[in-house]
Amino acid sequence: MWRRRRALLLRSPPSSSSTAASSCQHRRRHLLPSEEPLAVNRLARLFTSQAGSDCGNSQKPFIAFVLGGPGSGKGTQCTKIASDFGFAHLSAGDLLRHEIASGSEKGELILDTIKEGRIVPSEITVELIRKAMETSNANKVLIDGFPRCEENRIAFERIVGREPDVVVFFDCPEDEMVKRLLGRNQGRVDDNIETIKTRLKVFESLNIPVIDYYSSRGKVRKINATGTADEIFDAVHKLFSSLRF
Ligand SMILES: Nc1ncnc2c1ncn2[C@@H]1O[C@H](COP(=O)(O)OP(=O)(O)OP(=O)(O)O)[C@@H](O)[C@H]1O
Ligand SMILES: Nc1ccn([C@@H]2O[C@H](COP(=O)(O)O)[C@@H](O)[C@H]2O)c(=O)n1
Ligand SMILES: [Mg+2]
Repeated sequence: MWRRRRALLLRSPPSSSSTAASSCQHRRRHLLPSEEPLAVNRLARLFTSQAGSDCGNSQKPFIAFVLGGPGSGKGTQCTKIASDFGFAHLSAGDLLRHEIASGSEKGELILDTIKEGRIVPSEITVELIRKAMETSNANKVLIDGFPRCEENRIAFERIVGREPDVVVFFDCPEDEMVKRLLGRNQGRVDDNIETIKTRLKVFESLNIPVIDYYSSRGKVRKINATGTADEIFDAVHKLFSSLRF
């Protein structure tokens, strides 16, 4: 399934004008050319001021990135992993939604981006994750829905100063993901068919390359995300029982 998606990608790479391809370059689409160096400098400052931070935990936490398409069941499975294996569950999407709800000045940009199904600038998301890791001070952390693109990945590795220990990939067919999202009924602004189409394109064009990257580094554990949540968790349970953390 994963290989088929990659083959499709190779056959028709997204054009530079495609909506999905420009998502990780959100600032580039919205900034005036004269503002661009400012954004780059801001990111560079963030990298240099916090590079190598251990997020407040003197023992390095075990980090699992949890990836998969929209509606593949990341959140559902993370809740079960957290409960059975004592992991802290940090969902990048939830942290961003919480930032919107807090009324912060970045909220409007985040809301617009989520409504469009695109990717929020990495400096915002990584900073929220870094703070949440610091606050939780956990020694085992699930980071759900992150990194969504290469920019996310690079920002995390530079700011937090390390790679994840493992990357869990929930592999689910698109029609099943669409069915689940349309049935989720939690009032999410991005659970409508137009935004879902963009989220699927963004997943294929920006997130699959991140999974490929970690796969080439031997970090990816792929889980078949079809079947009931309990059936899927059987496989997840086996995987986590085999990990050393
Ligand atoms: N195995 C499953 N079978 C059927 N429905 C499921 C299954 N796993 C989760 N769901 C339901 O599908 C919806 C999406 O699941 P969930 O929120 O866990 O996905 P997600 O990958 O976190 O999605 P998103 O990327 O949008 O946050 C929810 O309503 C959830 O209850
Ligand atoms: N690393 C991330 C994670 C999420 N987003 C934005 O939030 C939306 C919802 O995320 P879920 O994981 O809850 O589905 C997502 O579509 C993005 O707009 C992000 O930008 N970066
Ligand atoms: Mg989720």
